[in-house]
Parts: sequence; structure tokens; C-alpha cells
Amino acid sequence: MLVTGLEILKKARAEGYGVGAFNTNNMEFTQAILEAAEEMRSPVILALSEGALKYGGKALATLVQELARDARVPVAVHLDHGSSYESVLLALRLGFTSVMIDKSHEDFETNVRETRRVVEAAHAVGVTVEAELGRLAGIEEHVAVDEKDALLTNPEEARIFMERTGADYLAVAIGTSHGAYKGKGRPFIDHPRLERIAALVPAPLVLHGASAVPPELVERFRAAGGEIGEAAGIHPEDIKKAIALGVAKINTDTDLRLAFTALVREGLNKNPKEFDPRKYLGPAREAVKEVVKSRMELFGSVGKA
Ligand SMILES: O=C(CO)COP(=O)(O)O
Ligand SMILES: O=C[C@H](O)COP(=O)(O)O
Ligand SMILES: [Zn+2]
Ligand SMILES: [Zn+2]
Repeated sequence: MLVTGLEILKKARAEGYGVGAFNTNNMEFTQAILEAAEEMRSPVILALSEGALKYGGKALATLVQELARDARVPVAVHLDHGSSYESVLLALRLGFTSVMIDKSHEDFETNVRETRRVVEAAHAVGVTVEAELGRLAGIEEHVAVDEKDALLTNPEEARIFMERTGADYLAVAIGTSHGAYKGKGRPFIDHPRLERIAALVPAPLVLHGASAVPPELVERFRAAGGEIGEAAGIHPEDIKKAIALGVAKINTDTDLRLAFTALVREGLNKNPKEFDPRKYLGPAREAVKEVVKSRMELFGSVGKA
């Protein structure tokens, strides 16, 4: 069933578990994510970026919503990293139940003003809003405090930001970053900062760039002919700890992309004569589903639907 993002996330923060927001761009990913959620009895968030909407258009939005509505677990259809008021309005018109406005790269006052504007529009039609404060960047554990402060989310600012904007959940910067290269070894995550933010902000917190980039998946991708450098993701224990401290929404895209592409490569390598796409997209869809299930286990959302 289709519900708002807040409906899913409020319960998650209150009960101390995390809910996955998984990016989708097509039918296979959408089915994989929803099948995993149903099998695990887990709530889930389907995230569509502006890039996804550009790629899949109204066809993708319609498909995602139709499948979300039919699902036997609570599902929110979410705009990921909305860059403008106009982009959010488009998502509202397409029937999304959750939107993100990401003005984190603007100055604080602009971020407040633009986020507030989106909150007013979205709330008027019953849709809940994610905002972002701080810069998503990998950071070394030993960098100076003021350098950390310049990049990562400031707890007191976060409190004021949420009060002034009326946003429903907040994406924080605590050392995670997007993509397959999040730092060397085990990327540093600023849990003490997260703890201070959570003490001042009662709203559900959001972790972007949270993929694990599992070594075995990277190896599998490589073994199938894929090229990838020194990939590194967020350690599962660092995710667990973040959830215990107040993170309720965890975004995962890279892990799904890696799994899907590794399996497509394997499928094509195994049988060069094959040109029925279902033969290699089917197993890739299965692989995405398995990754989603293991994320749900890590987040603690299994059985919460
Ligand atoms: O934050 C994300 C989408 O908004 C995805 O992060 P990853 O690149 O770590 O999967
Ligand atoms: O945070 C970004 C997501 O991984 C979506 O990526 P995208 O903009 O390439 O669709
Ligand atoms: Zn951002
Ligand atoms: Zn993101």
C-alpha cells in the first residue's frame, strides 16, 4: 500500500530500526525491491532521482506507483535529491508520497527559504518532505575539528533548520558519500556528531551514501570483466550504530547497481549466443532482490510491516 514517507519513518525512529530507501530506474529494480519487502514483511521506500525521471519519464512513475499500491507492505514513492521547487511540483503531480528538496549546497538562509517553500506546497497535498543540511563528503578521522565543522552537519544548526522549515525528516552529513569510492579502508563516520544531532532533532534522520560496496560484490563485478578502482563502502556496524542513534532512512543505490551489472556481465559472458534480454535481466533482478533483503536484515526492518 502507498503511504507517506513520514508514516513509515516516524515509526522507525520511535522503535529504533531503519528503513531502506532503494533507488530504482526500471521495472526490474522496482520488482526486486518490492518482492524483497513483501518476503521480509518490511516497509520500504522506492527512491526516484531526477535522473531516473529523465530516463524513465511518466512510464516509470506510473509503473512504480502501480506496483507500490499493489504491494502488501507500506511503500513510499520518494523523489530523491529534488534540486528545485519545480522538480518537487512535478513529483507531486506524478503522485509521489514523499519528496526531498536538496539545497544543502546553498548557504544556510537560502536552504531554509527554499526548503520552507517546498514544505508548504507538499504539505498542502499531504506529502511529507526530506531536507538536507551539511555536505556529503568522505572525511578522514584525524582532520581538524573546524574542517569537520565546515563540512558536516552542525547539530545546533540542524535544530534551528528543522524548526524554521517544518521539514519532516533530515538528511545529515556525518562522513558518508555517494558512489563506490567512499574513502580508504573503513570510511570514518562521525557517530558522536550524529548523537548530538539526534538529541536536538526529534525527526527521523536520513543517511545518504550508505552503500556497503561489499568486497565480494566488487570482486564478482571485476571477475566478470568490470573495471573498478579502490572501492570502499560504509561498514555494516557503522550503519547499525547510526540506526541506534536515530537514523531511520538509509539510502542504497550503488550496491544494487553493482549487483545488477555484475550479473548482466556474467550472463552475457556465459552465453555469447544469447540475445533474449530476459535470460540475463532475470538473474540480475534476483541478485538485486538478495542485496535488498540483506540490507533489510541489517537495518532491522524485517517483520515491521
Ligand atoms: O544516497 C544515495 C541516494 O540518494 C545512494 O547512496 P550510495 O551511492 O551509497 O548507494
Ligand atoms: O544519490 C544519487 C542516487 O544514487 C541517484 O543517482 P542518479 O542521480 O545517477 O540517478
Ligand atoms: Zn546533497
Ligand atoms: Zn543521496
